[in-house]
Amino acid sequence: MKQYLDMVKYVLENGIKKENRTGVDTISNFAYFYRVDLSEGYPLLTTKKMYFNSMLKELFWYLSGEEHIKNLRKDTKIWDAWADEEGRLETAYGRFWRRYPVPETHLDGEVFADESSKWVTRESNGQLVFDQIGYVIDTLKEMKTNPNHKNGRRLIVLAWNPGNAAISKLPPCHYTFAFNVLGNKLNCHLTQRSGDIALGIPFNLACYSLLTMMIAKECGYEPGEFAHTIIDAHIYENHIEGLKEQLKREPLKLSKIEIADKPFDELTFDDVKLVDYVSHPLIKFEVAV
Ligand SMILES: Nc1nc(=O)c2c([nH]1)NC[C@@H]1CN(c3ccc(C(=O)N[C@@H](CCC(=O)O)C(=O)O)cc3)CN21
Ligand SMILES: O=c1ccn([C@H]2C[C@H](O)[C@@H](COP(=O)(O)O)O2)c(=O)[nH]1
Repeated sequence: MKQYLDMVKYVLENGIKKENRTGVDTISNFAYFYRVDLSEGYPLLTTKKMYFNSMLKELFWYLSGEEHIKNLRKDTKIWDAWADEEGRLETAYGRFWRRYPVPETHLDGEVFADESSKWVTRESNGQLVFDQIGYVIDTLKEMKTNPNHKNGRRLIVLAWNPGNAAISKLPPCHYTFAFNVLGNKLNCHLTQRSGDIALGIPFNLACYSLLTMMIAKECGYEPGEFAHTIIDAHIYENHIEGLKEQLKREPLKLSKIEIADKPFDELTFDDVKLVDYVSHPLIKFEVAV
């Protein structure tokens, strides 16, 4: 994928050396932006072998809304370093995507959805929570018959919760995304505060592109573009050689995705098939914890 290789090249050439909490220094760039057209194929990197199955398990873990990795860690180790022995995490994307806490005490005049909303439920511990994915999907469906829907430019999912993020071991990196409809195309923009170009970004790109395709199918749109802003886009110093090796490789034809004909919330791992994926060999990168 040209856009990815351009980013690698740009950050290697223009990035500034920076220290960070991990002890492995990075070359960092401020606010990198790229976009890919999903009608050209599925943007799974071909210049190294990608672990599509790990990424797919991770996406279904987000969609499950689980706040822990007790199930995810049976299938992939990619989140193990940030959880405790019981699989508990201080922050989990899916918990906020699907079960964002809703306050029950309001200031005068302020509004919050309550249990009468179709996206709000009360959990067994008494907490009211909001399903942001459900809200986006239902609104996108309503927009098919009402293009002037009042929430048409408010299709936002937020994984950031300040009271959690300020003290968490690992607050969300890809912390908010927005959907946008143009014609019959569904576009998605992801904002990421911090992006590990060798390891995290290829997963994030593949994950959100697939999510956009799944939501487009569910709601009756064609997949449009995936656009990605990465605020601190960085290359860890011990990833430079592997990325330079990738730059020497010619990108191959993009793969495709087939999604089973099922309602979105019934889709599982086996319902998503990666078709015609060919890639250059694996490049091993060590993850900075
Ligand atoms: N430094 C750092 N980079 C990240 O990308 C990252 C974090 N930390 N912390 C939280 C999550 C975990 N993520 C990860 C963690 C590991 C891999 C990884 O090791 N990928 C390998 C092998 C994948 C596998 O074994 O399935 C790869 O080659 O892609 C990828 C994403 C993304 N995030
Ligand atoms: O989905 C993800 C999750 C994490 N990352 C990377 C970005 C950074 O290299 C680390 C997080 O460290 P912070 O000090 O909290 O920024 O993980 C990613 O690229 N994608």
